[in-house]
Amino acid sequence: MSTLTTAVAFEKYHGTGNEFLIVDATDPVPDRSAFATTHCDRSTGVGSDTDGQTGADGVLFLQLEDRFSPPRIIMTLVQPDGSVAPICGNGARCAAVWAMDRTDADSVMIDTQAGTRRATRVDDGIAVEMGEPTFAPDRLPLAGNRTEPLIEESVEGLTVTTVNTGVPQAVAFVDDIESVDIESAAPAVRHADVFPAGTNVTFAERTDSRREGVPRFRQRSYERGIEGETQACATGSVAIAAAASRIGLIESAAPVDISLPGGELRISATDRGELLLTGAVTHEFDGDLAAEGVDD
Ligand SMILES: N[C@H](CCC[C@H](N)C(=O)O)C(=O)O
Repeated sequence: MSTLTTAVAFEKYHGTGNEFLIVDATDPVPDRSAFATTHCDRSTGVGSDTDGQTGADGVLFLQLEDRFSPPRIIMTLVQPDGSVAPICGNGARCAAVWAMDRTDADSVMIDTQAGTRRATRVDDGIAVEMGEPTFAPDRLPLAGNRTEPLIEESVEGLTVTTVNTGVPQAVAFVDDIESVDIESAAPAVRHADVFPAGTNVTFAERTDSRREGVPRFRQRSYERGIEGETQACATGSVAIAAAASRIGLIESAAPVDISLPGGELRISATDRGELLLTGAVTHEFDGDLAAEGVDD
């Protein structure tokens, strides 16, 4: 039986190794979950001869509203398991470059399910205002009628501090991040009963500073919706800074430098005290995909 397929244009980007297919939200994709699951698959998804990678960490459906100044983007991130993530720090930087290339603007507003974020072009990439991290149990969310934040508590044998940086993050500070067996340690925490919406799990090791007076952490993250380790998770980087400051490891959540498998991120503070996340964006390649999320 032959299947009629509609081609949809995509552009592949990554932010510190966190890879996304960007699709214009006005293009007709009937089932976004099926589309993301098919094309993000790491063995059978979209491939390229240039970057050697198959698949992606999610699809960013972006709707550009360029009648506003600064231009706005409505961003929906559909993950490889078909779920929608409220926000993504690395994805927001990629979305910003996609919109800036179409509008000549150096600043855009990104409307996400976790709120609106401003992104600005800076010397070393894109800086995104990441909102106010919260430890509040109802915002994380945490199960039951819990009134106390979950700070340095054991969950499934791992001591974590939980914070919502637009998405839930459970942060574990460890002495040696290389020796963490993330595929064994993270899934039980990611699915623990105390997190009714699940959580991302981020590991952090304090390490030598590269800039005087700026604390630095190495990071590895296991992401909900991908159900595996990614090269970078920027909401996890913000979570490390917020959690480290909350438990007194560092004086303040900014400035902080973060080294990830996929590159470097910097956290600074805006004049208004909001955390600002800065990092690079790479446009990898473009192509067409079956809108129906089927390969044949
Ligand atoms: N990679 C993203 C976070 C995605 C979060 C998502 N995995 C979820 O909460 O379900 C980042 O750079 O911030």
